[in-house]
Amino acid sequence: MICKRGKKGYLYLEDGTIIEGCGFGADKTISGEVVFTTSMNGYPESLTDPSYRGQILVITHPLVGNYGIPEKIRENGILRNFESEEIQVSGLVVAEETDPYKWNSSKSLHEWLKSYDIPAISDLDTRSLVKKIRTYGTMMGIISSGREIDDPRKYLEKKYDEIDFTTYVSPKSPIIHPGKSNKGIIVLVDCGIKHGILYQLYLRGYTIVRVPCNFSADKIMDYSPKGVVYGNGPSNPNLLSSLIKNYKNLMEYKIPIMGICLGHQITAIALGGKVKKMKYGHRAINKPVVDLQSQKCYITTHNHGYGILSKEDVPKDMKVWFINPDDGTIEGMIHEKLPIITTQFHPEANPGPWDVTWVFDKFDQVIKNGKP
Ligand SMILES: NC(=O)CC[C@H](N)C(=O)O
Repeated sequence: MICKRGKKGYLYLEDGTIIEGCGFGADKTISGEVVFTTSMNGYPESLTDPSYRGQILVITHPLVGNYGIPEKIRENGILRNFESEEIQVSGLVVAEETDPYKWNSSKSLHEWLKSYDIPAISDLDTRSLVKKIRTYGTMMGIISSGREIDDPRKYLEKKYDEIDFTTYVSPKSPIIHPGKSNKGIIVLVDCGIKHGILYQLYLRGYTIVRVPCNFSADKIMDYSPKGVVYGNGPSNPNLLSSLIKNYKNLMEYKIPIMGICLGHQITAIALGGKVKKMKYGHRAINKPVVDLQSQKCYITTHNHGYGILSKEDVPKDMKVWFINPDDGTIEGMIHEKLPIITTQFHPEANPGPWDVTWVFDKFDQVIKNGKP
């Protein structure tokens, strides 16, 4: 095989499979949970989504890199074309890595990965790899770009499910994004949030205070917020016991809460529901969800490996709001009495489509009315 960057690359799976391809990005060997996304575009946003911490991402779309990587664009300190400041995936796997042809590309995917020390491999059969993951479930793996290794097991770290990755992506102290109007404060519990969430809250006029993942309920309430948003983030939600404890304490204040992705899962656990590991998760920008109130189907962005998998696992005080019609996963909930709403999918919808950003307007209403 002739490799464009003059180096080979390897993916070793937990079950002993060795896949050879070409290396690009950084020369490095690292372990991670191997997951796949069926998104056909939006790789700058996906690769910077902090919920991908600790994971090796396989993109099923065959050509990746065509439109390169743009310069960062910001509004009020909020990134508009990336989901966080840096690349978050541990490694990247694509069928074909291409050079960019686009007016606003400032660098190639290869150069960008290299600048963040992230290894990647290309020129392998991603279809058979994804079939394997779909058949046997998500596995741990090791990606090695530019180097062959004798004993891959040496590099295998703890299982993804056993590590709290939020400590790597949550801010150490509060960060404030002043609002456009004096509509009040929303506290955003930041366990690795996507900037798209910040932007949707900013568009609705709120001042946003991003607080560390382990911030206590009392400290959150010191800001006298109008509402609290629990955002997305990496890790097995069942590990995050202090976050769950703080959530329970916050509920005592009966403050409006919106849970997104990890926030939806934390809401479920705090209220006595069950969140379990999925076989291979939902990662895409074209997943359907049905709103059970209107019976409308929306196309949405997802990135989750855990979920509320059946109605029996929904907490008794919550009613189901959205479901995924493909596999029945619970995709959103509304509290029967308290002002709490959640979605498992991403209503900020980055990289898109924006069909469900109205969920933020719904939260605005919940704040105004003080009830769900
Ligand atoms: N995007 C997220 O918030 C992901 C939540 C959780 N880490 C999961 O994989 O299910």
